[in-house]
Amino acid sequence: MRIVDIRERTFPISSPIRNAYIDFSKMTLSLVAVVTDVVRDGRPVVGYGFNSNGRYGQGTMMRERFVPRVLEAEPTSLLDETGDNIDPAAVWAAMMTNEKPGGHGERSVAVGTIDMAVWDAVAKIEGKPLFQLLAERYGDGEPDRRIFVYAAGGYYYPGQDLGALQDEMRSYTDRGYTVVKKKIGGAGLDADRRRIEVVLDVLEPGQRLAVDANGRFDRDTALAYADALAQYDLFWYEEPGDPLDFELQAEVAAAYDKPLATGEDLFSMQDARNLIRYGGLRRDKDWLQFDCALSYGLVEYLRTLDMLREHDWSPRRCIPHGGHQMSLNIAAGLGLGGNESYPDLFQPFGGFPDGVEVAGGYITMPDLPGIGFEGKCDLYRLMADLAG
Ligand SMILES: O=C([O-])CC(=O)C(=O)O
Ligand SMILES: [Mg+2]
Repeated sequence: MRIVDIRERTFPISSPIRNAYIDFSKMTLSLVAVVTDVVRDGRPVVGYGFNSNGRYGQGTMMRERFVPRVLEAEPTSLLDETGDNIDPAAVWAAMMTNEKPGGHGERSVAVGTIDMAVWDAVAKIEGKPLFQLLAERYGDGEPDRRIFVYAAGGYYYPGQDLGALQDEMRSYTDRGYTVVKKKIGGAGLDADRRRIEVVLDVLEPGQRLAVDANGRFDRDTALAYADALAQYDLFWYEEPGDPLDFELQAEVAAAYDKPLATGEDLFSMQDARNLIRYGGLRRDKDWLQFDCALSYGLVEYLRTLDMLREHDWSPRRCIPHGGHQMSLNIAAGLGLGGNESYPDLFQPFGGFPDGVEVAGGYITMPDLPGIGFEGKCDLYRLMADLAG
């Protein structure tokens, strides 16, 4: 067997929303199809992947470096020991040929997107859901199909008033979510406190709010927010300062004894390790949001999980950023603490297979081969069109 083609196309996922750092008016992503010559149900197996919101399409890097390296590799060098399936780690190594360490930039997004498509193909060739394959290969064999998901939204957008913010949050809890997230840092502290309080007003007992500063704050502002936020029973305070400022993160952790979350903008095992070493995070209460679709894919995420274990961190502390089905599979197969979800944003890419409902803050993974994209009609239409 062999990979016969890798196709990619950039799609808009633009909207008028903004967080504390960027607006999404020109946001795009890359969709990738890895075409194999393996035939299942009379058709060639094709694996699909796309990158998470926030980092734009990666077509140039894919076309110039990563796709040619895979297609030019000796086909058998990309296979596992059975010779009947792709070895994702071998494809990863081919992509990373002649890439220096460090300075990860955004090549990790390009590689992570292709890696997602490779895993989708591998699980489809085995005829299993990816979460099942992961539980068998790397876990205890038994996936946990029930996954905690939270609703991310609460962006700033033109014309929004507090009533609209309350309606948005209520629409998430009406759909079965128990944790909702909103942005902070895009307005002043007083305005943000008002926004937090009106959201807390519409939450019922057992429902919680998380807040996300998107790395906007300097040290003093991060600490001033920590002080103000401590009075609320927040699910977490996310990304207070620059993602690579581990000292700031540690200072916030020392000042704020409630849960923190960060990691979506750390793109390698080594950066994640620096966070664990120097970020002052607490293994019993804080949350890690590394997103494989931005950070060299699942081949690298497996290394990150090994690193966490070496530092006595449980995979349960991971709730990845990004709201995609790849992380749902990793959560179910490898025992993560849950996954992000954007109920109304970044469609048709994010979300769950059709018919999957949130109940009491959890979804249950259906039985679909691969990552499960074929179960989401609007998304699969784009994918099938790319595969041709
Ligand atoms: O607004 C964004 O860039 C997305 C984000 O931080 C999140 O989902 O946590
Ligand atoms: Mg975030």
